[in-house]
Amino acid sequence: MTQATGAPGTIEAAFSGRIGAFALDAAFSVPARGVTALFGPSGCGKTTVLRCMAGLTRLDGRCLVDGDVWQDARQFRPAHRRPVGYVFQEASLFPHLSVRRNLLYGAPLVPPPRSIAFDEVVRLLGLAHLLDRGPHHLSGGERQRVAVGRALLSQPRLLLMDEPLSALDRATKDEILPFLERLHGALDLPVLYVSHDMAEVERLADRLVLLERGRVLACGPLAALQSNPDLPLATTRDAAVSLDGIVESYDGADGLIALAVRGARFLVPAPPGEIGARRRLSIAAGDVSLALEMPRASTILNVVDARILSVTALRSHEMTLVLGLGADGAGDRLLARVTRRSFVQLDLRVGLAVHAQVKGVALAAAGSPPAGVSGA
Ligand SMILES: Nc1ncnc2c1ncn2[C@@H]1O[C@H](COP(=O)(O)OP(=O)(O)OP(=O)(O)O)[C@@H](O)[C@H]1O
Repeated sequence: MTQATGAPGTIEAAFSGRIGAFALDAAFSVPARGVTALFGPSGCGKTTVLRCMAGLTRLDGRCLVDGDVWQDARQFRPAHRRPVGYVFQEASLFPHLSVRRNLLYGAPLVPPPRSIAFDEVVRLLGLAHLLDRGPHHLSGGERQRVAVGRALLSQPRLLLMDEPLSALDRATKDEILPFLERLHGALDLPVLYVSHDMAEVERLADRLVLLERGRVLACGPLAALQSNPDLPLATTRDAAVSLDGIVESYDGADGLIALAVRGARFLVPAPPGEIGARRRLSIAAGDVSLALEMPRASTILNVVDARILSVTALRSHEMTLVLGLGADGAGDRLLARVTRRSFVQLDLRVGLAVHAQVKGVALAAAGSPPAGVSGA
């Protein structure tokens, strides 16, 4: 178990105990900034951990947020005294109050220093044109945006989001995700985000706490866990790795941006990107094939140098390879899925320099919210 020290700048949590037949024994320590996703299969304990953090469920353990003790062996701060914003699966807005009054419900009368301003929340979540409406006249996505806004205006020091998009259909999720991405960029507020949807996690999260059957399997930066062959993420059928890159150039004629990651440069179909802006790529293991010689003529745009760092047999006919980008293999990690036959025929092995042909490269994050609803 991680030893809690209560260091400023970190969130340290360790909870153990039983709820009915379920046993939780989960400990993790993450920076008190950015978005940390609690990820794992249904029933692994994600919501229980979040409820323990909020003080809504009481199990033995510790909870220290940015140097502040919320729970340890001697004390347990009750839920109403913990500065958390909690966003649930279903937005539970007050039906008789307007959006404006829902947003302000729970906001402190005297905002603390460095508080999140009403106008800022309205702008970030695109709520300006909805302020005088009642919740019955909102779409599911709009209701959830109001719920997020209300949580932010309670001036939390930690935002807890429990599958906030899971009750929404795909199109509505896609509509709301850019707003959440924008919040992440604009606000200096740590977020613990529960999800079992990796596509959502790839768009929003900086790091992962990976849970399985009430225990923490691993905790760390998203890409590091995705590319760790000892963890289940790397061996699922749709295994993929997220890479954070910097926009180097934009080719308007072909609609491609050049994105530099550690050890490689990828051309990605994307709208114009500001030079120097950060963008996240997602590359599926199944979209990466290997060649020992540089292909001379191919429709594949992205062929990058890499080295094989590890090899894991997956099923009887398939292998998962972890690649290090760059001629020396010291750059970012990538996963490649190859057949056992090709693996043997090419005599692939750890340490070998290869050319990784990447068939599908997509931006994990779309960037800006839909036009016309910015609320500006
Ligand atoms: N009040 C309760 N009484 C008994 N068992 C409970 C209670 N609350 C949760 N559990 C059990 O604890 C386990 C963990 O539940 P939890 O909701 O934390 O999982 P989860 O990972 O968030 O799942 P999901 O992704 O499906 O929401 C489950 O097996 C659940 O049935």
